[in-house]
Order: sequence, then C-alpha cells, then structure tokens
Amino acid sequence: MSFAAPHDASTANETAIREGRARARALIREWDLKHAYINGAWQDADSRETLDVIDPARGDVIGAVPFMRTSEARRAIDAAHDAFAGWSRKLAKERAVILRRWRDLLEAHQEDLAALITLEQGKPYDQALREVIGAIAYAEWYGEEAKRAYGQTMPATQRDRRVVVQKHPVGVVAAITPWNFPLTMVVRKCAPALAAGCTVIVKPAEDTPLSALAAAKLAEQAGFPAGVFNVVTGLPQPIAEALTGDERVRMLSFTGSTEVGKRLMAQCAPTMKKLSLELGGNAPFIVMDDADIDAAVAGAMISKFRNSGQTCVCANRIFVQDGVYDAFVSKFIAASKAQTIGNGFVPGTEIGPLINRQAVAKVERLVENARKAGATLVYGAELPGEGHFVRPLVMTDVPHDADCFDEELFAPVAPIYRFSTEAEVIELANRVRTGLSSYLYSRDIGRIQRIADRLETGVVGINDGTTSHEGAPFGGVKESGQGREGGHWGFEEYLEPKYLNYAIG
Ligand SMILES: NC(=O)C1=CN([C@@H]2O[C@H](COP(=O)(O)OP(=O)(O)OC[C@H]3O[C@@H](n4cnc5c(N)ncnc54)[C@H](OP(=O)(O)O)[C@@H]3O)[C@@H](O)[C@H]2O)C=CC1
Ligand SMILES: O=C(O)CCCC(=O)O
Repeated sequence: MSFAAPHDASTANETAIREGRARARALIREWDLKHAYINGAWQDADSRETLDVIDPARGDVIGAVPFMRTSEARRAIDAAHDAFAGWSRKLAKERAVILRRWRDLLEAHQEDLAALITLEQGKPYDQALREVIGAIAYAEWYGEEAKRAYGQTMPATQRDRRVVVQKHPVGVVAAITPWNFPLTMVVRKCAPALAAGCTVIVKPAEDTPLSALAAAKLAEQAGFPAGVFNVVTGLPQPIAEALTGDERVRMLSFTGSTEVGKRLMAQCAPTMKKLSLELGGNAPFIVMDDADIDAAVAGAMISKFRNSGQTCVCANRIFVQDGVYDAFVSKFIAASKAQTIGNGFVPGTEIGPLINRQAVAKVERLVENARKAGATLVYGAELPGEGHFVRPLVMTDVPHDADCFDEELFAPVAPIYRFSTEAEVIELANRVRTGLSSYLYSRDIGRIQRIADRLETGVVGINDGTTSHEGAPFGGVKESGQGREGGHWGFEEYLEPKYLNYAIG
C-alpha cells in the first residue's frame, strides 16, 4: 500500500517529508524500538510473531513490535507485583528524583519524539511537538506531586484517641492507552501512578506502540528499577483479559471508546479493581448571539480540526444561535477551505491523515447517513481524500436524529446546527449519553455561568477552543467515564486512604 498526501507533490515538500521520516526512523533504529519492555528487559513475543507499524500518511511499514498475548502479560504482572514492595517503600523524594530525570530526558529528546509521533500517528509535526511538551508537563507535575501525598489528622471523638489518615499507593496498575495521543496518554497515566508508588503495565494501541516504547527507553535511562514500568505490545483482548482478570492488578486506567471501556469495566468487576476511565466524548460547541464571532470561529477551528478531529474533546456538534448563524457558517467555511491538508512533516500542514482505514470508513458511514437524513454538505464534498486523508467537511441542516448527533465523528467533519433559545441549546447539548467536554462562546457573564452550570460535562471551555492543562481535573460524566486525570485529582486516583485510630491510653 502506498499513497501520496494532497500537497506532497512539490520537491520542497518531498525533502521535508524525507528528512522528517529519516529522523524518526533513525530513532527507531538507534533505540532499537522493536522489543517490548518487561521486568527491565527488552523482550520478544514468545511466539516470535511481530506486528507491523504503519505510517498512516504513506501506508508503508515503519517498524514492527512483538505480537504478545497472555503469557507475556502474566510475566509483566509478576514483574510489576514483585517490584511493588521496593518501589512503594522508596522515599517520595527518591521517586521524585527519578521522575524528574524522566521528564528531563523527554525534554532532551523532544524533537525526535515529535518526529516519531508524526511518523506513527500522522499528526502535523508542530502538534506532535505540543504533545511532547504536554507529556513533559505531566512528568514534571507528578514528579513534584510525589512529595505531596499528604495525609490528615482530625479531632478524635474521645480524649484518649488520635485519628490519622495516611495515603498508600493502590498497587499494580494496568494502563491501556489509545493511538490519538500515543505519548501523552502513557505519561499522563504512568507519571501519577509512579509518583504515588504504584508499578505499571502499559498496553499501548496497536497502531502506535513506538511512542510508548520510546517512553520506556527513557524510563529505563531515568533509573526506574526493573519491573516498575513495563510495556506489553500486541493483541488487545488476551492482554487485557490477563490484566483485568488477575487479582494482583489493583487498578485499570483506560482511555478509549465507551464500548471497550464498558467491556473492561465488566472484566474488572470480579476482582473489584479501582477504575479510571476516559471514554468517548461528543462535545457540544455553543455559539450564542452575543459571542465574538471571529473568536468563536477560531476556537471552533482548533476544537474541531486539531489532530484531524481525532481527540475525545473535539467539537462534535456545533450549535449556533439564529442571530449569528449565517455569519458564523460563512466564516467557518472560509476558514475550513483555507486548511492545509497533507503529510505532517510538511511545514504548514494543519490536517494530517486519519489513523487507519477503519476510521475513514466510520466517517464515510456517518456522513452518508447524515446526507440521506437531509444534511447539506457545504464544503469538502470530495470526501474521502486519498488514502487515509479526509478533507474538512462542513455539514448544515443536519437532523438531530442523524447518527453523527450521537456518535463521535473523530474526523475533520463539522456538523453545524441552528438553535433559537438558551433552554433549547442546553437540552440539545445534554441529549446524549456522554459528557466529557463542552464549549461555550458568549460575552454575557451571567449567561455563561447559567449555561455552564447546566451543561452535563466534566470540562467546559469558555471562549476558548482548547482546555489542556496538566494541573486541572480532566475527565467526564455519564458514559464518558469516571475518575480524573491531571492535578492532584489525577494523583489521588492512584492513592488509597488508610485511617488509623489510636488509643493512647
Ligand atoms: N477517549 C479517547 O481519547 C478515544 C476515543 N476513541 C473513540 O473510539 C472510536 C474507535 O477507536 P478505537 O481505536 O477503535 O478505540 P478502542 O477503544 O478500540 O481503542 C482504545 C484502546 O483500547 C484497546 N482495545 C481495543 N479493544 C480492546 C479489548 N477488547 N480489550 C482491551 N483493550 C482493547 C485498543 O487496543 P488496539 O489499538 O491494540 O486495538 C487501544 O489500546 C473512535 O472513533 C473514537 O470515537 C478512540 C480512541 C481514543
Ligand atoms: O483526546 C483525549 O483523550 C484528550 C485530549 C488531550 C488534549 O486536549 O490535549
């Protein structure tokens, strides 16, 4: 399979692509990113089988990783379980020093890591670099936070008693990560877990295992002891069944689809594991009559098209009030037309490929369904583009019973809906089973607070199309999951309080 991106053809662009790919491939070669990392050793699958990793922009094979199953996952659990006693008993400041080194190594290699992300995931290089900077921020935050696993004392109810609450690490943590942020998702889960004193087993997505292995390479250099940080690559189902079925694994942290999240939740029930689930979103992006329209268009462009529309916080339904509807739609279409699509290594690229063929098939299905239901395809009628590339598409007059009202598009496709009243848009925004992020554009502070209070989402972006912040609690309500990542909320997920009641008689 081989295909060219829409604007790859010029010589200058070909040179940029060749250089970017060479940089990432050199990293894969020099760091030998073809083995999984279990118990401080780089290991192959017991079967010796491997899984090809594909560049979604070109369709060629860029690497191969072990195709592991149950036995290797069990070895990782043994290792993480054995390492737990030593790691959890280290002084918090000793763990902080190692996390700091990990953070510094991520920073020292940020450009190589960004090239690797562009190569295996497809996002434009400047977005990949922002992803690495985000990963560094999480490693830094939780390195600092390691020292702040504060407990509490509280007044006793009897004179001869004392009450103390300590914080203890949960234990062995399994982290199953998605392909849309292949490095940040690993660090965002592992840094707080490791800071708390937990040991971890990461199962990265099949499409993007190389970034997770690169994170493991740097974790090894940072000095995490053997068994503390493990990465098992391969077939999701048997690996996940081994991880969720083993009573020694005490917590599952998962980011991915709601469907798989529910399945994993059920698998964790028999051993009653702690859960942190970041699942699908279906973000409403609301523009009120009094909004600054240019700012709203700029915010919608970022929220909709970042990572080619493949984030769980991407605007999935854009609601625009009657009075500004026509102005918003015409400016949004003009801005969409100006987007540059292509290989992420070409400077100026804003939209890269979708992750794989299934993602293209999913958006084709949702667009066709909307079209048949009466939607007007205003721009981007050539969808799909070549290979995994999908041109930006704006849809208006989309009926509320079209499938894309309920399902995540995960693509650069923007359905715009018209509404009249505040009450109407709140009802529409909340008329879905998920509740991760929402966005609201208005200049009336009372209206902003009124609407934000009633939006059933864990995050609300107000006059802003991005909400990423390592110190803030990121997570959703309803079927978007449970638990929070980021800040001290994300740290507490990996800690259990233990209450000591003293008789001092
Ligand atoms: N919240 C978010 O950030 C994300 C949301 N999504 C949503 O999900 C849709 C589908 O994307 P998709 O990649 O299929 O998402 P999945 O939920 O299938 O994949 C996410 C992770 O779960 C793993 N996984 C898949 N099946 C199982 C299983 N049976 N047991 C255990 N782990 C499993 C995947 O592994 P593997 O890759 O090896 O199959 C990957 O590591 C997207 O269109 C989007 O709507 C997807 C990704 C991220
Ligand atoms: O898609 C996600 O799961 C999280 C988005 C992270 C970000 O906003 O940078």
